Amino acid sequence: MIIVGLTGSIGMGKSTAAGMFRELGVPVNDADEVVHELYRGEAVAPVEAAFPGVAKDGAIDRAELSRRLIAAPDRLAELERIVHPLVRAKEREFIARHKAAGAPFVLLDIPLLFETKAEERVDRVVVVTCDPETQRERVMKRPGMTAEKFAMIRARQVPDSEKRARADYIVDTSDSFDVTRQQIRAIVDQLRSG
Ligand SMILES: CC(C)(COP(=O)(O)OP(=O)(O)OC[C@H]1O[C@@H](n2cnc3c(N)ncnc32)[C@H](O)[C@@H]1O)[C@@H](O)C(=O)NCCC(=O)NCCS
Ligand SMILES: Nc1ncnc2c1ncn2[C@@H]1O[C@H](COP(=O)(O)OP(=O)(O)OP(=O)(O)O)[C@@H](O)[C@H]1O
Repeated sequence: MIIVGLTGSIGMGKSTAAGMFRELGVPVNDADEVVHELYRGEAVAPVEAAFPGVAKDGAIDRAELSRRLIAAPDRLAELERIVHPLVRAKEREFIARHKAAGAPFVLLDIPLLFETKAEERVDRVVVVTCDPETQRERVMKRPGMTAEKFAMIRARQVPDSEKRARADYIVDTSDSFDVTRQQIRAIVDQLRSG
């Protein structure tokens, strides 16, 4: 089974691209989604222990956690040390499950693929990109997004140009959804034909 990693900087269209792979029948494991699930389950206790007061009604309040991190950006690494091993464990379960089911390939949507050396765990890398103006526009439109939060996240991410240089396949989302979908179909066809 081929393991394909999907990555891209914030707002580049990675989640949209992942959804298009899913529509074509590709099993997708979304690391951000896994984090959000963990914040309603296994990660609640350890994160609350490190950041007292961020749990509300048995789940981590991500807006509150974000505020704490913006006030103390160096603590993001500490949060990652708690969360990333739990994310890895979920990823291993996902791979084992689809391998057993005989899937020809799976897609791991990993925002920090290069940053966390997840590159070593995948056979191919797909990088989702768009022009920087489109990126800023998309990101700043999101509810709860601030220039500080955007800057904090960007500072932690490998630059888009470097990601593109390290990709096996590039999906450019600056154009329409249809153009994006065509690029993804071409990648899936190539992967299915081995
Ligand atoms: C900071 C938190 C609370 C913000 O939550 P919020 O719901 O507002 O945003 P969301 O999780 O949807 O992330 C928004 C964007 O930022 C990116 N991002 C999130 N965490 C990080 C990080 N540590 N480094 C770089 N980019 C990150 C995401 O991939 C996504 O593209 C949350 O992202 C978090 O707990 N991050 C730490 C866990 C982590 O490293 N996740 C990355 C994937 S494993
Ligand atoms: N051709 C396109 N391909 C992908 N996304 C597009 C396209 N045109 C517009 N968009 C829009 O761009 C926005 C950003 O996309 P998306 O949420 O997939 O980004 P992301 O890279 O997953 O972001 P994050 O890293 O923050 O999770 C969405 O609102 C999406 O609808």
